[in-house]
Amino acid sequence: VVRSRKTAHIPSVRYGQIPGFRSWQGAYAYLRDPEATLKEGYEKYPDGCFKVATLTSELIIVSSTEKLGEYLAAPDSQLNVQDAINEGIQFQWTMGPGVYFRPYHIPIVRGKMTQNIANMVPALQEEITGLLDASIGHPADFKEVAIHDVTIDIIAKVGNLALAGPVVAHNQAYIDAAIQYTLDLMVSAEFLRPTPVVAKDYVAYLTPAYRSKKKCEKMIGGYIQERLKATDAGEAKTQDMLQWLIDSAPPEERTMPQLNERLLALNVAAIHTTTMTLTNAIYTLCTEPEKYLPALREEVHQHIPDSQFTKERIDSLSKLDSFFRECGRVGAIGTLASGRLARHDFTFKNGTVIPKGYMVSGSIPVLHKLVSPEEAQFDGFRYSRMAEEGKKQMQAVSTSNDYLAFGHGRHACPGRFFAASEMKQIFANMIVRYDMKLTLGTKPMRLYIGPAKIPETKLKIQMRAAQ
Ligand code: HEM
Repeated sequence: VVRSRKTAHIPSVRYGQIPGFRSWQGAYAYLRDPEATLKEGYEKYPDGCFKVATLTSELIIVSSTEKLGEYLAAPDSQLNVQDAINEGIQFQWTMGPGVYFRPYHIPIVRGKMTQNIANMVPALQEEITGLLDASIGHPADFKEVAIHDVTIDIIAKVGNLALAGPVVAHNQAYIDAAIQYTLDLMVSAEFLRPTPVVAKDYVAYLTPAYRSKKKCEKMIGGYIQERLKATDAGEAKTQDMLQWLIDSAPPEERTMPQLNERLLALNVAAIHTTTMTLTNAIYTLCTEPEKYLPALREEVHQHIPDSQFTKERIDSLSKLDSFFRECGRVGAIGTLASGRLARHDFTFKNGTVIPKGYMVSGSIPVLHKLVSPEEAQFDGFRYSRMAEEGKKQMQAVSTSNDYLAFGHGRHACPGRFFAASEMKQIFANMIVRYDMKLTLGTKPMRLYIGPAKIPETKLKIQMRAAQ
C-alpha cells in the first residue's frame, strides 16, 4: 500500500494496529467488506472525509452531499474524471490514446444520440420482440431462464443497432466479441497498471484487449470503410452513432481502425452497465412479483395498449420509471460514485486537502441513504406516489448529490437517457409477455469486485407466457 504524509491529516477507517502493516490490514478490511467500511467511515466522520486503503493506494471518501457538490464543481484541470477512469481501466492504453485524449464521442452521446431516441424506438421494438421470441418464446408452463444471458444479448444487439445499424448488430460474432471486449479490457488493465509508464505503450500490444480490438476490426472494418466511402461520396443516408462519429471526427480519428476503436469504447460504456442495471431490475421484480408485476403490467397495458411503443409512451410510464429509480438507489452497481483523480491539490472549504495523485469518490451507501434498514428498504413506487400526490416525480435519469447511479455534475453519464429508455422498453415488453418469479429456494446475490457491486450472472429465474 502506498502511504503518504500528504494524506496524514485525513482520518483512516479500518486500518490495523500492527506497525508497518496498518494500511495493508486496512486494504484487506476494505476489500473484504467495502460497504461496511464505508458505513463505519460515515458513522465516525459524518460530515467529513476519511480514507480507506487499497492494495496500491489510498482512496479519499466523502459521505456528505455538500462535499460531493464541492468537489464535483472543481474544474477538470484540478479533479479529473478521465484520469480517474484511466486509473481503473487504463483506457489510454487498453482502448487507445484517441479515446483518452480526444473524447469527441461524449458530446455526440449527450446530443445527437439522445435527440434521436424517439426515431430509434420502432427499430428497437422489432429487435426486442424478435429476440424475446427466439430466446424465451411463449412457454405455457414456467421454465428456468438464465436471464442475464438473455439480457446481455438483447442489450448488446439493441445498443449496437443504435450505434452502427443492423449490419453490425446482427453480426453475432461481433456481438459476442463486443461483449467479451470489456472483460478483456479489465484483465488487460490489471497487467498494465503496475507496468512502468514508459513501457505501457508497448505492453499494450501484448494484451487481450488489443487482440480483441483487431479481431473486431476484421469483422466490421469493411462495413466501416463502406460508410466512410458513402459519406465522402455524399451518399450517407443512415442516422446512427457511426454516422455522427464520421461527421465530427477530428482528421486523425476519421479512419477505419480509429472508428472501430471508438465503437468499442462506446460498447464498453454501454453494454455491461445497462445489462447489470436491467438484470438487477428483473431480479428485484422477481423477488416480490405479486407486489409489482400486476401494477406495472397494468400501467403498460393502459399506456401502450396496442404494443405500439413510442418514446412519449415509454416516458409516460410513471410507475416503471419509479421502479427503475428505486433500483438505482438501492441496487446501484457500484459502492463508490463519481471518482475524480487530483491533477493538483484540491482543498475543501473545511481545509481538508485531496493531494495531487489521489482519488476522491462519493460513498453510495451513505449518499443513497442505505445506512439504516428502514431507509434501505426497497419501495418501488416511492417516486410515482410523488406524482399521485401532485408533487414533481423524481425521474430515473435525474441525477443529484444524493442520486448517483449515473454519477452527477458535468460528467454525469450522457448515455443515461438512451439507457433508461432502452431498459424500460425491454422491461415493459417482458412484463406484458411473461409471468416471472424466482426459483423456489434461490435469492439473487451481489458480487463485490473492487468498488463494483454486480448482480450475479448465473441465477435462473422462472418465466412463462403471461396468463
Ligand atoms: C444503465 C446504464 C448505464 C449506467 C448505470 C451508466 C453509468 C455511468 C456512470 C456512473 C458514469 C460516470 C459519471 C460520473 O463520473 O459522474 C458514466 C459515464 C459515461 N457513460 Fe454511462 N452508464 C450507462 C449507460 C451508458 C450508455 C448506454 C452510454 C452510451 C451510449 C454511456 C456513455 C457514457 C460516457 C461516454 C460516459 C463518460 C462521460 C464523461 O466522462 O463526461 N453510458 N456512466
